Amino acid sequence: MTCCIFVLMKTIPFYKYQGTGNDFIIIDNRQHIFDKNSTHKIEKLCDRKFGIGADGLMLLENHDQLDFTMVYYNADGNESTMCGNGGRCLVHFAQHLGIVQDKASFEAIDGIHHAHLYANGEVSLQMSNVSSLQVFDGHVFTNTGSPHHVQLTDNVEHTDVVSQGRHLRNTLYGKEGANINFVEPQGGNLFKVRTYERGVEDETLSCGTGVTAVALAMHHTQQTDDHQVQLRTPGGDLKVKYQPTPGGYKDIWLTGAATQVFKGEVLI
Ligand SMILES: N[C@@H](CCC[C@H](N)C(=O)O)C(=O)O
Repeated sequence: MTCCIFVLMKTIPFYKYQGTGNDFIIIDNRQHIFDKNSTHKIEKLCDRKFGIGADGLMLLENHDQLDFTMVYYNADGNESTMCGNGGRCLVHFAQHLGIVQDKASFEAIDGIHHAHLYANGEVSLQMSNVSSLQVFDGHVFTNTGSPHHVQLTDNVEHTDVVSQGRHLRNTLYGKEGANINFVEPQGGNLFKVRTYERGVEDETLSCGTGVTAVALAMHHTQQTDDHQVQLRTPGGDLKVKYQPTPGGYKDIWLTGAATQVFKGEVLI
């Protein structure tokens, strides 16, 4: 007896975005065109050889009261915690779809976010309040929507971000992991940052929740007195401003460029 197995394939539209070199596949999922339960499919779409290639994939979905809902997956295919650069790109995409104009409000996994869009292509995203920063010998740990380890280094360009980041992510943070940021103060309120991202399991060119964690950690440990700092990543510059509270920070805004790179259709 012969038996046939039919695998139904279809094409869906997608957009490719980047925010300071942190790159994402974005899908308009308001009509539920995307099967959210296929970790393997998402991993394959993000694969730089077998798919489109990206650090993560995001879905824009409907929301009852706000402009939209953000759903974020890391390149390994797993849904993860907040992505700051992704959030900025998704706001830009919402403007492209005509859902928002110069401001937006949306819900992500860590709560409600507000954003402003500027004519120069930059997006400012309000990040979740931070209620605690833990200072250890040689590093700070905090959660800016995603968990971050912040470590000072004398020479960030010569730091082996992948092997040191991978080692710290696995030995200090176990299965759940954390993102590992290496920072070198440049004087004034400028800091150079490189990040090893969990879920990508590699260095990315920039990480929005990461530079936010770095800015707060640098202020918390008196590396700067300013309430606004500039973060220089391999993918470009970001700004973070914030207001200190007892033990934490509020009114935290992440600002930088968000760019649509191309759009296409993919077989899934
Ligand atoms: N690149 C992101 C962070 C994405 C989530 C992270 N990989 C995690 O799983 O914690 C950003 O811009 O914040």
